[in-house]
Amino acid sequence: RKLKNLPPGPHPWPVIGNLLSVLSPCPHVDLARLSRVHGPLMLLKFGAQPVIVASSPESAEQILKTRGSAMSGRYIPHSLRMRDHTEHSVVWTDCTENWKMLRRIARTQLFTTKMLDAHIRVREEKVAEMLSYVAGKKGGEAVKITEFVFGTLLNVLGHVVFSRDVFRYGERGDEVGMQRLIREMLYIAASPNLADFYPFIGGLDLFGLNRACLERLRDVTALWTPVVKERRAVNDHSKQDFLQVLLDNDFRDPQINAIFLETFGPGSETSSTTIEWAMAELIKQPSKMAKVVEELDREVGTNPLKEADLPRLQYLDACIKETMRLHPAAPFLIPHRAVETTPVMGYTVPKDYQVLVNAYAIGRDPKHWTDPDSFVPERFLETEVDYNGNHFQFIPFGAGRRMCMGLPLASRTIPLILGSLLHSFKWELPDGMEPEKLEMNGKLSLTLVRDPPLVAIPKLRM
Ligand code: HEM
Repeated sequence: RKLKNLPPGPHPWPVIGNLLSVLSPCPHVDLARLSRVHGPLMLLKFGAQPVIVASSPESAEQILKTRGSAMSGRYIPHSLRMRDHTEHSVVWTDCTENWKMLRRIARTQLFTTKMLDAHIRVREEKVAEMLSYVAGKKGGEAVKITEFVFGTLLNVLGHVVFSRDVFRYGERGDEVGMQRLIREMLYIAASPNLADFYPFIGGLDLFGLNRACLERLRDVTALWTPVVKERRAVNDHSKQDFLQVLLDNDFRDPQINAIFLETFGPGSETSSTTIEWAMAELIKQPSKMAKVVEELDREVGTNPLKEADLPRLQYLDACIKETMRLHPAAPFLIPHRAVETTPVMGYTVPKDYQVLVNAYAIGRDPKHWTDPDSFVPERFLETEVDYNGNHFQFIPFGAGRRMCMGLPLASRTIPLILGSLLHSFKWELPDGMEPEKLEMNGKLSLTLVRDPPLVAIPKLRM
């Protein structure tokens, strides 16, 4: 280690290395704890795979910005190594010419204000449908928040992508269609895979995880193939959606499939889990809930919440930021990889080492946040700190060249859905549970989800 000037880290055991630290349900918490002993830049071994972990705003800035180009590769989990897909992927390729072209199109044509504004009305309609679904529940019936929020997000994304719904209320969300396929893919991709720990067995797909992902990919692609075919055939240019932009730019089917999957996949689960955590935090603290509801009543009155109202809802915005600080949907961002050997904070990070940035540890770093483990939305009313990638103590969307592409959409849909659920309903816990008894346990699947999921009883307010 001394010879190569590698970062410090816990002693790796023979064969398993430091695997025990990552096989727990909350590796982000375990690695945050280890970083207090070994420092903000650590080296661990997940089996035979060396992994660098950055756990402070300073080390994150080095990885994502100062040395951003050298650290911009991706480590692709073996279960997701699907040749036809990864070749056209934005999420999983290194910063190739193709990736640059896709990001440019996303920035200049897909996630633009004009494109997002074109769908305001339809987003508001999708949220209204969600509210009527919840209002239609029998009095006193408890609902699982993610089930219908995830479906609503898929419909919002469905309209942005190809102007169609992809989810029907009333179907059990975890059993049908795109919701099931995307969830299963995320679940399989997040399952511990020996091939990631011992790369020399990678090609064998011993537990069939790669095959299982490929099957889901084929099934989910089949859901939109007829829509793409029909649009190509009619040659109708009236629609303002991603599909039209991609067809106008001569994209081929495999490229379209990759972009659709990487809109529905990262776009739904991350936003849905953020809304669920925010509701749980607010239900647990009735005084904060009262403040956010008071703001909604004052600014929106008895009308349905509109996107145009959002800039006035500063406390709601602060609640969402505080939720993302405490429960970042992607606590390790998406795994990076060093594409060349690079000096970082006085150490050497060798080429091809996997690099994780622990956004969870950073959001709770006591050097940068007072009372870091408490839910205090007020702190975001008094600071300029934002999730735009310029403040490394708060990076739920990442920062630098691989920063989240969907932020402009997420920053509209999350407050619209959360605000509407809080404005229209009063939420109570089942079986008369006291709010302060609500547990705030999470587990890391591909995203940081609540465990168990939040179940609550809606009571109509207006
Ligand atoms: C709460 C909502 C969301 C959160 C917290 C989130 C978070 C993130 C994070 C942490 C990254 C990786 C940054 C890195 O590795 O350096 C990322 C990348 C990405 N996100 Fe999001 N995201 C959200 C919503 C969305 C939405 C709505 C979409 C699309 C509709 C989206 C599409 C993407 C894509 C395509 C990438 C890959 C970018 C690249 O590798 O170049 N995300 N997101």
